Amino acid sequence: MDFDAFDKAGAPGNKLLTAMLAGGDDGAMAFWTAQPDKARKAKAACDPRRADYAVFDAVRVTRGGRTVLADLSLTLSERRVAVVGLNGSGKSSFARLLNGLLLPEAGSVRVFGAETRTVRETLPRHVGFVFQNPDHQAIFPTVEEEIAFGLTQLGRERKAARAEALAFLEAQGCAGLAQKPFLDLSEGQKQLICILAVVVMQPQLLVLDEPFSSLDGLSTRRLMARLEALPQKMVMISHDLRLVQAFDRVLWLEDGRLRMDGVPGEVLPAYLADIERRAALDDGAAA
Ligand SMILES: Nc1ncnc2c1ncn2[C@@H]1O[C@H](COP(=O)(O)OP(=O)(O)OP(=O)(O)O)[C@@H](O)[C@H]1O
Repeated sequence: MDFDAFDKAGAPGNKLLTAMLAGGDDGAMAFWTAQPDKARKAKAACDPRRADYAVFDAVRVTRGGRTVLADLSLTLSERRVAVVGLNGSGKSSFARLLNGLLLPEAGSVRVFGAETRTVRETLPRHVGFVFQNPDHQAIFPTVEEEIAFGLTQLGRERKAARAEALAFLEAQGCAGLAQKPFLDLSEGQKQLICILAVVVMQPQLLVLDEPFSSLDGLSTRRLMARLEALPQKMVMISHDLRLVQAFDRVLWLEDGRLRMDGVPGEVLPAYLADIERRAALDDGAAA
């Protein structure tokens, strides 16, 4: 792929960035195309050394005219934070607030000390976002180009970026995938490459929206082990509660509100008990 095509007045990038700023799901890929020249010049106001990397203050988010997050106030400083909740409870919306893909309608979200609405262009350098669906994230034909693109966003020259991408893939044991078309990868390989494409940029915070949604149990365990070995702080949405048992903190969202917030040993059994209670009510209604 010709990287120039992406730099010419941000041709496809502008369209995607506009979609991202509109807050729609169509803007998912725009994370990767946030106008590199501008991003390089912009003065970053984030302080990635801050221990409290995210501060939500009375946040309300509206999507499609409906309030999907309400009265959310919390501070994140733990290395591994899990977000759980039923479908539609607001988990993805919460994750998107962390890298400025969504902005609150009321209240504020500060990430590494900066309000996200003021650092939207530079935030992706500090917050790597892995989408639930790899096809929403990857935009380049080959694996090597996908990895290299993130490095050009950090200011590397293209040739250097491609060489670095190859070396990185080799170090990750993925040299054999480098020249493969992204679309020819298995779902597990796609998920892995999407995670690596974010990790190569060395963001201080990784936000993962159900990164294992289409993986078998073994691939999930292997990818999780890779993630666990990373030094980055991590916020991960997961429906697989076994994966987050060893996390430092669990946020349980329900109908856009924080139902419970604590250590896995307290929150996960309560969440599971609630699921059982609801299922029993369903069974009772069906009988
Ligand atoms: N682009 C959008 N436009 C309008 N409403 C949206 C949009 N995206 C999400 N919503 C609504 O926001 C609410 C929360 O959605 P969100 O994706 O944050 O939930 P979730 O907990 O991540 O769900 P899931 O577990 O199914 O992925 C849902 O009611 C959903 O219908």
